[in-house]
Amino acid sequence: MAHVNLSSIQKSYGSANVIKGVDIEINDGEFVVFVGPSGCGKSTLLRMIAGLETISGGELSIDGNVVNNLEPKDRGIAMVFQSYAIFPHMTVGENVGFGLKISGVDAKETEQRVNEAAEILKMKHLLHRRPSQLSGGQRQRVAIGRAIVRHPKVFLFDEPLSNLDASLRMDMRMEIAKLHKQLGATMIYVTHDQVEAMTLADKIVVLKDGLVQQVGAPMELFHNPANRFVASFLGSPSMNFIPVQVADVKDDAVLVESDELSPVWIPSRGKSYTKGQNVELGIRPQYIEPHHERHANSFSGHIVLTERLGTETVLEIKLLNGQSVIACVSQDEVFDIGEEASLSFDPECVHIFAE
Ligand SMILES: Nc1ncnc2c1ncn2[C@@H]1O[C@H](COP(=O)(O)OP(=O)(O)OP(=O)(O)O)[C@@H](O)[C@H]1O
Repeated sequence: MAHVNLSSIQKSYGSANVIKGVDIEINDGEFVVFVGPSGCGKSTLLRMIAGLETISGGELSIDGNVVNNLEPKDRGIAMVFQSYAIFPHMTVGENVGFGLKISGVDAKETEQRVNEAAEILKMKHLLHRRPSQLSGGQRQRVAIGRAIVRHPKVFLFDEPLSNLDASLRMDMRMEIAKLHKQLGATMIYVTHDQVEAMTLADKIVVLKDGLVQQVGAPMELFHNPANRFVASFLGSPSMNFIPVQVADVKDDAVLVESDELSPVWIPSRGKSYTKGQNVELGIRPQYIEPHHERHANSFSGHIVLTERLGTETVLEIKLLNGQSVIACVSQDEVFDIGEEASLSFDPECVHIFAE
């Protein structure tokens, strides 16, 4: 296990500044997920921790030792790549033990560690197969096995599940979560998939344009997003953003209204607003309640799409101003396409974002 600290970390390629001063503290045994849209710099950050990219500024330390200039092999880390990077001409066992062999670990110890990893990953029966005889999920296990045998202080995963189909992704996600529990190791995981981030992480780091937007436990970020970007990135379907105007303010609440919404007080959660200010209400689809009859403090619209997913139904409702709003309702609630609906919400579950 290891403690990893990133302090004012920067990365430039020529004049392009792609990591712009990042501070992250990763505790012993923590599962930390870097998440963000394509190009936000999450892989670059991970590769700097691995030692595969130089660090342009700031300090990276593992267990209190600055490792900025240490070779990858001397950092006590092991990385699992999206591409698996396994050798087709070697058996699974040889692939898993390859890193140990080239580091000079003797054959007996290598065999013991390969068996130990195979046990953990439940792939003892695969050790003599060639990679071409394996499924995608099994290949990913080989890549993880290769990391396990090195007994690293820190595991680094770079989008390890991107090449797998949806159901296999879910299985492997659970496997990785179990592996973390079993090994208790520090793990840093990069993904652009917010579901992976929400389900795997002890701590999520949301990145955008080379800057940290927010760091916190998954549910903390879900319920208290620091800004509109974090709010829109986490949660599925995404949060709805509905433009309104501030009609009045008091100490702990703000009165908002629009052409489609009669005035309603919303908690201001320590932020200050001014009368007449244009803001957006952020309401998650799960907190929007559609009604067949007209309802107080609600938006009106008509249903344009219904998607039955089994236990819940996703509705798309077009408001009178033409904006689309998504609501998730229970399977028992039936709305027809074209039907008028009144959308109410609990003011306690609403976020306000200044434009
Ligand atoms: N070798 C390089 N030279 C110049 N620019 C680079 C280089 N590698 C990455 N970049 C740029 O750095 C930024 C961050 O890239 P990075 O691969 O870290 O993003 P990412 O968040 O991992 O994206 P993705 O999810 O698409 O992999 C991007 O704008 C990318 O174009």
